Amino acid sequence: MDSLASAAMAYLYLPVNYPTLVFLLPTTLILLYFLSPIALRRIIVDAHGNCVPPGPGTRYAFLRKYAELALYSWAKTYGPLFSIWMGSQLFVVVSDPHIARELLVTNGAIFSTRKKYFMKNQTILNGRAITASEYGEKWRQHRRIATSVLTPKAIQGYSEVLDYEAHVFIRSLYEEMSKDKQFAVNPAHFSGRYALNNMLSISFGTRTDSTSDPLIKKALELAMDFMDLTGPWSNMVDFFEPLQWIPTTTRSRGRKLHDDLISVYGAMINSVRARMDAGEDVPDCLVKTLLSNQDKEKLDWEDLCMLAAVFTLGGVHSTSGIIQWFMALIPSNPDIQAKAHKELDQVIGRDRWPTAEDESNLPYIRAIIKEVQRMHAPFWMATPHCAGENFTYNRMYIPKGTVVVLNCYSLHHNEERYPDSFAFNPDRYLGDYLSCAESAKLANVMERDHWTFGAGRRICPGLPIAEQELWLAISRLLWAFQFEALPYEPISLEEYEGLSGRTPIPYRVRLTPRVEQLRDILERLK
Ligand code: HEM
Repeated sequence: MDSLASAAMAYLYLPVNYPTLVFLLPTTLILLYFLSPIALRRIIVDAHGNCVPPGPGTRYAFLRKYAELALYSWAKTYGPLFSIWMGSQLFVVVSDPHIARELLVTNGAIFSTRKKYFMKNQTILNGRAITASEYGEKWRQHRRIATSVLTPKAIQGYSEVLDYEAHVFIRSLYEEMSKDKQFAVNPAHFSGRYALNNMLSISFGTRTDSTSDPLIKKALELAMDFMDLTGPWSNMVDFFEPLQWIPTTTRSRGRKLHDDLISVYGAMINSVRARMDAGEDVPDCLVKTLLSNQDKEKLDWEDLCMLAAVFTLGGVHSTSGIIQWFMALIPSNPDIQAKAHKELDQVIGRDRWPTAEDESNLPYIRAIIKEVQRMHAPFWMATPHCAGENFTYNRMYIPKGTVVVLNCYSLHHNEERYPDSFAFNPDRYLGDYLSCAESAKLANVMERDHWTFGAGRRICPGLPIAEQELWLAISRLLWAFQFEALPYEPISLEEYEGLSGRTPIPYRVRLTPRVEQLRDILERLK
């Protein structure tokens, strides 16, 4: 021991080690000086001494799969408004309905812009497509044009198309399951085609005739790639600027996706233009509106392509995802299924299936759809907003440029609003007669149904059409079939695919026709 102590003393006091120490100490300090800004959280304080909201002490490079679980746990540790550093970018995460309303709705003029994400907003969308536009004139103009094709009157105009596509959807599932001895299907392709055909009608006044159409495959691939590359914190390149200057596979994927969107959707726009030039009666749709107003609105080619692309693929993946989550959930909830069938038999009977007009008379089916959206929102972090100005909330400072994330996972598991929140329980929505759009406007935010479509001035403009699509698909699926899981093929409700828009891991489900008249109804379709 003595010899150890004297060796240590000798080490410390030996003159030969002094230069080493003189070198090591400043080097360590310099390293710490340069590393701490990329490794440790930075505390920013406003002129009145208010700090940024609390949060983890270290910085992150990215958060990939299941990021919502990290947010859920941080919200429990740091509170309903916490902050997190991702490289050089500060994020503020909102996990409480009152704060969400206060920031995104009441102070919507401040919290409605978007961060210029390198991948999504600069490389892939080039600041366009509504979703990537900064809050301002261009965003207002594009959103106005887009919502002009989504007014209640315009949606009424699509009602026949939506009804028809829901019919094709059920029929294609029926035909597919008839090919399999077990009556088993993987619904992904069918729900994808249903949502895509609806969006193709609304965007281009067209549809695909066959499930094997290469356009379906291409459009679904582009949608998947888009969702994978544009998560709010999936790419390190978004938060470490030097990575943006060097060639990386992520950057190449982003550039390729940009080019693919222009070429695939550009070709479809040109085909609508050719039909219009030839004097054909092109149905009212987004692209017809865009082309008719291109000069007046001063829209360039990329504006047209990106608007049409994101409108279409944004509406496909999300709507199809919710239908897939519904079909994944229902087999493990036989009581809920039986209750839904009872309501359908009592209200609709078996000689016809539900239509858009039946919605208000089928409260339990409506409740199921709302509960699926709560349990399985496709975007757990919505699309992040960004602070356009400095703001202080409840003595917590949110500097201009902070990205504001709506933590839908925590909001949807708020025990005060949704008791036993991890249980699939449609009953919680019985007595809620409002549409999602109406619910989002409620003064009492604790009565709002869910946050699946975002909040404030950027709330999803496609909400009314998505609701209509979900209603027709899910009410008819329930009316037509009995759902069962296959033995030895468990369906995972925890795992999922996609870094932004989530869809279930591929699964198969057994469908058995529940109603004798189904075949006759399906055959009535031309
Ligand atoms: C179930 C289906 C859908 C879900 C869950 C969904 C969800 C969302 C969410 C969470 C946002 C971000 C809102 C925010 O920033 O606060 C959004 C924005 C958007 N959605 Fe949807 N959406 C769906 C369907 C659609 C459809 C069918 C369309 C087109 C008809 C569409 C077009 C858009 C556009 C253009 C934006 C950008 C809005 C903006 O930045 O101002 N979505 N959507």
